[in-house]
Amino acid sequence: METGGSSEIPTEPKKTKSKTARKPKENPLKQKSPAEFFAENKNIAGFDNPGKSLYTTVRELVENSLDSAESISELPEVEITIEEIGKSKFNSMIGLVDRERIDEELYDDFETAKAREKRLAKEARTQELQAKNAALGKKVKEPQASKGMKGRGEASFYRVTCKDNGRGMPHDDIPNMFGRVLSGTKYGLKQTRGKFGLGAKMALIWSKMSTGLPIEISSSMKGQSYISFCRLDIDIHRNIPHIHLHEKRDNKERWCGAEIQVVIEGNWTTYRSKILHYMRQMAVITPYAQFLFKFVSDTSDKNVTIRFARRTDIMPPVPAETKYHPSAVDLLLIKRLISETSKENLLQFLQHEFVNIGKSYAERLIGEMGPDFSPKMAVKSLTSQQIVRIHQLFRQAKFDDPSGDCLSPAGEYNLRLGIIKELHPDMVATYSGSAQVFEGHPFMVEAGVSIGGKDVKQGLNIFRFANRIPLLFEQGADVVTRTALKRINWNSYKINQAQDKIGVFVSIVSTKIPFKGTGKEYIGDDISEIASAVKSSIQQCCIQLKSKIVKKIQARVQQERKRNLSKYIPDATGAIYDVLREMAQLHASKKKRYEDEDADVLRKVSTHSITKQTLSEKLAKHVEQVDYEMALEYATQSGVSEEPREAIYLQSLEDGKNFIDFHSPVFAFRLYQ
Ligand SMILES: Nc1ncnc2c1ncn2[C@@H]1O[C@H](COP(=O)(O)OP(=O)(O)OP(=O)(O)O)[C@@H](O)[C@H]1O
Repeated sequence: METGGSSEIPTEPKKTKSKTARKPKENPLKQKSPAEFFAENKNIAGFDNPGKSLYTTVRELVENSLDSAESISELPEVEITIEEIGKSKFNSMIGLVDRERIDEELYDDFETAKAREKRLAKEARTQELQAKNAALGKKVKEPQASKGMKGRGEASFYRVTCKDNGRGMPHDDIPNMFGRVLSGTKYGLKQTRGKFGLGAKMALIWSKMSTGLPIEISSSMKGQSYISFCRLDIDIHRNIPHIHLHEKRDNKERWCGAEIQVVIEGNWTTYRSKILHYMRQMAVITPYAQFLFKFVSDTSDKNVTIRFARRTDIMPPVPAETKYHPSAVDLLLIKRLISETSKENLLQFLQHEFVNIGKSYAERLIGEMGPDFSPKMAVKSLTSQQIVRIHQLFRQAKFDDPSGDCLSPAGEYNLRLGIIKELHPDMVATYSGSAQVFEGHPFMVEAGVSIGGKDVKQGLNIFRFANRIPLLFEQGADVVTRTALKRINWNSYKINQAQDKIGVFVSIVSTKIPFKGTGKEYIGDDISEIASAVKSSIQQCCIQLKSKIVKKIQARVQQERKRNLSKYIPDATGAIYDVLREMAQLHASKKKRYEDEDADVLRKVSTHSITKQTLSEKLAKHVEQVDYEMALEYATQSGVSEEPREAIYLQSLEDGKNFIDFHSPVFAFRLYQ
């Protein structure tokens, strides 16, 4: 704002002929490497701040370990350790001499003695309140690190180590796997947790940005007599690995797997609960894995050790690599497939490089392409126009949907196991949908809905999983949350959305999960195929629950009726007995005559063989009998016939196996010979 100016409406700005008038500056053309791009935009990969970066580093390493063990059908064993590194230790690690502060006022967190006193008093009050709440069993909010303190505070450093029993990595590939952004082995069409070839490199980029320290990788593959050891960082500008040490070491114990270690800045205090939540939910959706989680600190009272034991040794089938569906390809992809194919002619190419194109269908498609196409023509000789024609036909022609055979859903059994373990509900229903398709990629949705349970809040408690990864952030925008909140009429299933404790578990698997962003935090609500599959899976669970809830309500009504009837027995018998006694007196005094059965009853009243007590007993027995008959009638009418029957599958006894698995959607038995 100008000072001393008038309040008049400003006129056109004067064109000053100043010497300092700026000429629009031409921006020179620059290029950026992918590593530079992600270093500058690390939030899109889940590295928003130190706390979140610690969380994302843990999950990227854990997910790589699980992918790796599962790829060789090994029951995963993953050890994850976060070791807190104090400032002095960190400085000595990097060879920096600790320096005392001299000019205190220079520092951002400087506070006067008075301000410090005030802050400490406030902190003490908060702590006292928290202790009180904890004693009363109320939920205690996690204390926020240095909240009351002015300034950015000291950085905290952590060594994150993740060890697994997976496939390991080929010695020569390790530098590129960890030191070149957008390189990985999971780019094909296969259901894997990893996809982008980014996660481990982001952990390294963050370590380079925050501590300057390299990443260390030890790995050995099955049967290898050596352990590959590699210490490297990344040349951000060139996006290439910068190797410090890469050598083969003795593998006396014939260890097989990988161990990754990285030192980063983080914030355990603020992300502790998220990290533990993530581990717990990962254990829920991966009950066949064993996790050992450790947090190690200098102050041992902060230490945490949690072992998530394996609860089943039945693994979902290993996801299979599949081929593209014709409706899922674009021009670029067709060109790439043509350049990479080993097939010579167009017919073989169509038949073998895509799913759902058989030989005769390929011939029909070629016939439809026009006169300049023939089955025998060399596929590599196709012109750009001809490729466009193929693409156009792919978009218009009818193809069967891809099958879900290549997918590996968690399975209703695992989902149910997880829900029961996590929530201890009163009721649970699970449902596994059949494979569906979105943009040519098969996907499957499984859901579980539970009612009641331990430590479950009232209302909706949503748990989301994608390709068996727990999703903990961006809940509000996710397709599962939106569907559960807005598109399910809970009332119509006799579920009270506000008051019941409802657990909603949804697991989506696909060869391509349409995550929003590379951080894999949520699936948008804009893909109608996925949104409607999520809705119908939740509804299917609700339908199962409704019949259970209705039965419960009916049982309660019946119990209440019995209770009500029983309540009136003393009054009713009292009244009847009084009337009978009066009648008996009239009969005895001959004031009124009663005949036959009536006279017989009145005589029994007079001789006390019918008393108030006997009447009451008879009536109670009758109520009991009526209630039993009604319950029986109800069970024969609805109970048995409504209970869903579930198929059990028997697996063949393959060579080398001495057990047979019985699989049902809700349980599995393993019988040993
Ligand atoms: N623990 C491990 N065991 C075996 N191979 C591993 C391990 N960790 C990483 N790799 C290899 O390194 C590659 C790169 O891993 P990175 O985490 O960068 O990407 P990604 O897992 O492929 O994809 P995303 O970025 O989606 O996680 C992986 O594709 C895998 O081949």
